[in-house]
Amino acid sequence: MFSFFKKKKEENVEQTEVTKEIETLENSTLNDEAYANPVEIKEEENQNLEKQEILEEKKSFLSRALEKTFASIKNVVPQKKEKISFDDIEELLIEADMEYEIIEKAMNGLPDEITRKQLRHRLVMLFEHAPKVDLSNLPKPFVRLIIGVNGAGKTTTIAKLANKCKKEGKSVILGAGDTFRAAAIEQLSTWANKLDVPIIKTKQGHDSSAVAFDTISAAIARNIDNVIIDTAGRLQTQTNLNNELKKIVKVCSKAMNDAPHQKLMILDGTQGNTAIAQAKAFNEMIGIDGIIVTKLDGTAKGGALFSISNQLELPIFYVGIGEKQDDLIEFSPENFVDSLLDEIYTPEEK
Ligand SMILES: Nc1nc2c(ncn2[C@@H]2O[C@H](COP(=O)(O)OP(=O)(O)OP(=O)(O)O)[C@@H](O)[C@H]2O)c(=O)[nH]1
Repeated sequence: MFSFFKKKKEENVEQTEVTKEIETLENSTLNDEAYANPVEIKEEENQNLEKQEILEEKKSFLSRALEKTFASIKNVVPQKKEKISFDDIEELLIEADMEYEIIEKAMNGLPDEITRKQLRHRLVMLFEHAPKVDLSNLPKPFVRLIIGVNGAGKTTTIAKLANKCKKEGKSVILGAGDTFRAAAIEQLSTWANKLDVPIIKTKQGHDSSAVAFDTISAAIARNIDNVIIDTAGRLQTQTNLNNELKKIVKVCSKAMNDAPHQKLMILDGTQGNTAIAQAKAFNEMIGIDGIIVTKLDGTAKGGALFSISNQLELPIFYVGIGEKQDDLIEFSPENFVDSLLDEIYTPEEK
């Protein structure tokens, strides 16, 4: 009996010591955290959470914009699966308007039943020929020249880019370089008004390279961060207009060394693969630095983005997903491929 009490007492002592040890440990962890500055840790956690939320938001925007493309691929694979047959993948990529040549390239050597991981790797690889663009340390002003065929969405995209600059706290000035049509000058002026950004313009029929020169000069004089210059819509076959384009590029470099820093081609996403021929011709003519694909929301041809980037070996910087100023999202091959795969594959086990 006595020894029983003794044992109980010993156990209690042991327990108390363990408890003490835990308490000390807990305190020391707390202290460590205190040294590591809990406020900073919390901030870091919040930032990570914010980044994750932004990523999810971008993905959901993209998914909404790709609804028509998804509808057509779901005709082929109505149910989400863990593995999908080679033939079904091939068919759904054709449905999404990916060029057959690119499909063959992407699928070469894949097994009869394809996992999400296998397909993801191949699809992301299709974007890898495009050069990576470093957007840190941009020159001031950073000059972008916007080109494309009639109605591709140049003016609307300029407004979206200007809006994005403003949201990032950067100043921007627009150049109404489409002097071919009075309506184009008006349309860009209306956007400039709405967004409350300055614009340099001239009368219809006047020299558009002069507008480009004046816009860059104004930006330098006013210490403005960004210049975005509109140009008239043109076909790759219109020699006169294309000579004018070459002149605009040359005159930009007279206003500022190395300008334009980016010659951006606006491609109408609803045209799918036909847009590639246009971009190729313009690329040979003046050298294109990147692509913006518009009207992704209005097409089932989202798969053309694979061919556009792969064939042109150019980066897609943004995609337009509507007519409003906020309807522009940065393009990420990974997000794009994941959005597509989310529609047809069951979630991967972690
Ligand atoms: N749904 C949708 N419509 C768009 C998008 N981008 C542009 N548009 C619409 O496409 C039409 C043509 O756009 P604009 O910006 O005028 O095209 P543009 O290339 O400047 O045309 P031109 O001045 O004639 O050469 C307009 O009705 C725009 O609202 C987009 O991402 N999604």
